[in-house]
Amino acid sequence: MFLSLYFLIVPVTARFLQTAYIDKDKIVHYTKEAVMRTVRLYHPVLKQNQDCFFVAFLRLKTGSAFMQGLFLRGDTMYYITSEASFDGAHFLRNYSGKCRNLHGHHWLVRVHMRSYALQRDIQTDGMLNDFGDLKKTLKDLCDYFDHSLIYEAGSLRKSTLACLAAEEFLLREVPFRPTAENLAKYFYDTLQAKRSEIYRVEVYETPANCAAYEAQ
Ligand SMILES: Nc1nc2c(c(=O)[nH]1)N=C([C@H](O)[C@H](O)COP(=O)(O)OP(=O)(O)OP(=O)(O)O)CN2
Repeated sequence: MFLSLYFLIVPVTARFLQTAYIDKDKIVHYTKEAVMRTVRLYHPVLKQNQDCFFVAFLRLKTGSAFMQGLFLRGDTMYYITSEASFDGAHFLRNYSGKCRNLHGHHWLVRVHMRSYALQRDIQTDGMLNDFGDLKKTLKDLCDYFDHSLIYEAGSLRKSTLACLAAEEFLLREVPFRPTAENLAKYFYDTLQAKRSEIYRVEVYETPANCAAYEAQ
């Protein structure tokens, strides 16, 4: 009873003190200071050397922004953005207009991340996510499409695909009509599975035309 009260009171109070952090494995740690401030608040006679006990038990796995928000919500958040681009051709099946023709774009993909807390690793201390790491993850995905023909599954005859393949053209089939909106969702879903702090992806077909997909 006494212990369960602690496990309820300490995280809730630490949340309001906003002195917790999340490590690279998405585990929330309540800092020694936060825990001890809370412990002293509720049990002023506890000695300093007992803090390890509480710190060890106050580790919560937080894979989602929801969990982070639940335990770390404050007035402020950190945001970072990174972008990469690729050249790719596409066409819109059943579109009445010039975009039904095979044509190319210099696609720009911009990724946004947010978090209530920063990392505390030696390498990534003070970072939401290492720019280098985010840049590489995004570049790998852009490279997959670079200088390819992005086409919707079923939108080209088998014989056409065979001819294009025989010419050794790079073909990238997608299970959706390759609009900027659908590509933004594709990039979001693929990247979000790797980095849960990603909440928005923008895809520019041209410098003037942009579609975005965002978590609500
Ligand atoms: N909401 C969307 N509308 C359109 C998309 C799309 O992905 N989402 N895509 C297209 C075509 O792919 C087309 O290439 C882009 O449209 P458009 O503005 O006509 O192209 P340009 O900017 O190159 O136009 P110019 O006037 O030739 O400069 C259509 N719509």
